[in-house]
Amino acid sequence: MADERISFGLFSSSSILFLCCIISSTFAAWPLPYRRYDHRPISSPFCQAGVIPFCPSGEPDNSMPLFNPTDPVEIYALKKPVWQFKFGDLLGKFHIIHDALGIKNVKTGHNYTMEWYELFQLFNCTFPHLLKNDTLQWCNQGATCIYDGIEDKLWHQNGTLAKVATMTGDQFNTFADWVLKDNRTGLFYETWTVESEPGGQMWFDAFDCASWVLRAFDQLGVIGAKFDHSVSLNYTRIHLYSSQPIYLGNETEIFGNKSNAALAKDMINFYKDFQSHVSDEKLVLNLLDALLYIMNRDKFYLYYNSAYWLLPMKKPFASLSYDQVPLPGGGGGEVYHKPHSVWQQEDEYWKAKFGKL
Ligand SMILES: CCCCCCCCCCCCCC(=O)OC[C@@H](O)COP(=O)(O)OC[C@@H](O)CO
Repeated sequence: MADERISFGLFSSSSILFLCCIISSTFAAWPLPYRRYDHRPISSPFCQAGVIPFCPSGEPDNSMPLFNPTDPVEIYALKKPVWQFKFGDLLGKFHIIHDALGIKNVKTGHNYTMEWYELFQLFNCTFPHLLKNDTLQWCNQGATCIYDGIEDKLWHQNGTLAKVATMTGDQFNTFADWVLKDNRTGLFYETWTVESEPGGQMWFDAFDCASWVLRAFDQLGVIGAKFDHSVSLNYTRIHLYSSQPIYLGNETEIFGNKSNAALAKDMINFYKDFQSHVSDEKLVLNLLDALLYIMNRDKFYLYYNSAYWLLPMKKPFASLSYDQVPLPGGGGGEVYHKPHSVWQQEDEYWKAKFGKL
């Protein structure tokens, strides 16, 4: 009797856990909210920048310039093909575009470039490294970089340098506060936008250079920047299409639990086809090769919010888009876009200070 009680106990607890996984992924609020953290972890020494170091001429960590409150300030949208420094306009032809902001203090003449991107390059944020002990190592942090000057030629030659807004120095200083808070909490790059079908239910939203600019524009709108709505801007997304994602667990739950050995093995097999240890020249081909490879897969293991999800892939499997997103406060009257990621404890602050969200 006792054995039956124990076996029943084991059966019931594992089935309850399995049911919880199914229920939680069935009734999750989609798109799954991007997880924010209260501090940035030190990256593994295994992770190396590779092609270019992150933010080589940037302001000191977690610091922002501050302006005189009455200084007039101009905001510019900056766009250029990803990896233009190595491949020129090649990726621009696929509309694979990097986004950034230019800040001009009209009174002092101080200019700054601000951008959010990977600490260790795009491929390292899209796929993990497969280590010798058959575990996976992610090098997927992203961060904000702000540095002196705006290299007009760099952005003009194959991309965009367009004035989009004006604001005061006081408003810029409030924006600077947001930039630092956003940088301390939004830590991990997410390449993929995952949806049920083109234009369908979004399961996971990307968190990349483009989404940072869109979040920044939202906050500049909240703070009171005046946008020029005659400027039309498009943004790159790479999409995966799947049925509802299935939650698999975090690193420890999958790779540290013998009962998940088959799943861990299958994930290793999946990721070993997406290893980027190739020369930089081959990297673009590797990326595009990987994209083509994905087109014929019926499943995809996604890493989101530091946990793994199974995507039951479906046609058209993947696509690239370059769609227009209006600037805040435009499009016929004061229709306001709630900021993409105003986190809870900030709501009251913003409401008190700006009376809206
Ligand atoms: C199979 C997977 C990939 C398929 C093809 C790639 C699709 C990429 C879609 C996302 C767009 C990426 C936009 C972005 O986040 O860019 C950030 C960074 O990769 C840009 O790097 P960069 O070297 O071109 O520019 C950084 C430079 O401005 C730093 O000062």
